[in-house]
Amino acid sequence: MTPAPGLRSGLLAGFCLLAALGAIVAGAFSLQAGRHLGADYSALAGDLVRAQEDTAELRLELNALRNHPHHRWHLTRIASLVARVPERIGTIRQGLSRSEIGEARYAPMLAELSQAETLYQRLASVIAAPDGGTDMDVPQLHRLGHELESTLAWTYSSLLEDVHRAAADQQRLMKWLSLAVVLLVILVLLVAAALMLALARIHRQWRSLRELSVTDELTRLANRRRLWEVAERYLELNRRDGGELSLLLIDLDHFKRFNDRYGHPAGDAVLQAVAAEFARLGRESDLVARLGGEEFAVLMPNTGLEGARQLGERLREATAGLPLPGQAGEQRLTISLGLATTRGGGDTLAQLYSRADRGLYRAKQNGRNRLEINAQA
Ligand SMILES: Nc1nc2c(ncn2[C@@H]2O[C@H](COP(=O)(O)OP(=O)(O)OP(=O)(O)O)[C@@H](O)[C@H]2O)c(=O)[nH]1
Repeated sequence: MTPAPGLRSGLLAGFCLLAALGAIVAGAFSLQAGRHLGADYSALAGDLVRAQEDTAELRLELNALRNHPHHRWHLTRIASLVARVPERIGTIRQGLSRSEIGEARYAPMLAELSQAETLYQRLASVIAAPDGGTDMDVPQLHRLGHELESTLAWTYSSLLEDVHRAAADQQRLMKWLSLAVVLLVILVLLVAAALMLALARIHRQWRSLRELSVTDELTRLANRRRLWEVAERYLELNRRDGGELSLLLIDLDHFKRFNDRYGHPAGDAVLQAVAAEFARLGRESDLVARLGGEEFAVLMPNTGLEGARQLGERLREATAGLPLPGQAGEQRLTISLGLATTRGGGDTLAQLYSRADRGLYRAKQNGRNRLEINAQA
């Protein structure tokens, strides 16, 4: 079971993606909210203002007609302004029904508008006198005109007030909603960040546990399990690329004497010193492991018999000259080594190991402090 590669960068990328999405959602929402608000009420308010302008003009024209009854163009202008009334009322009714203002709020104004429509019809019939206006009942026109104008003026200004109030209410509401969305997005991001941190932490712990499970506690070298895993991988690779793999098994000579003479802790210190020396002399690509007790191994990928033998000899000579720590300082230590090589993954790991082990056995039999080779069977 190997950890997913780049999990941490994956988590970071995931968080950045979430943050970007959150920012886009919050921004889009605020923009939409603002736009929606402006569009709905500004259209209705515009209609009301235009209608108010007509009403104001109607009042002026009615007054002008009173002062100059012979100026017929006032009559024409009044007729044209009155003719616009139904269309204005219709547009405003539509705007109101599309808006978010509750119907109960503008119901009294609708009643006033209906009354205005009745007045309009009566006024329109006065204006549409059959003989070009000479027979027109002008006092009636004045009375109805002013009544219509004042009804409309009151209704439009009440409606405009309502629209402004509703727009302000909605703006306030949308502000709060936008704030809530932004807070929610921040909260989600914080939760996501906390989750990711927790995951990264678990991943780190998992990795250090895994590292511990394949590390030798005393020497910090790889342990037998790690050697096995790595060797299996190399053999698999060699089956494809035909490369070579060498294995050195190393056993300290007469190590029991160190323990017996200087005690177990001193023996431990010797094991650590030897392990450090092996690690120092091996190449970057070599895997130095402690198999247990006073047994070590070096796994050498892409290394043939001769290269591996040279490293083995270097280790042997270096160990023989290694100053030992503590009370064992006066003593010298030697090692015995067994070497086996395989090409193209031709051996199983057990076969490779067994051949190296036979080499080690021979080295012990032949007097120790030596390296014996067991070439490919
Ligand atoms: N200090 C210490 N000693 C250990 C450890 N593991 C194994 N040993 C000792 O290593 C010694 C191995 O002894 P033997 O198997 O008789 O081998 P040897 O004395 O090295 O003799 P040859 O291998 O035949 O040369 C024993 O005394 C074990 O107690 C360890 O972790 N620390």
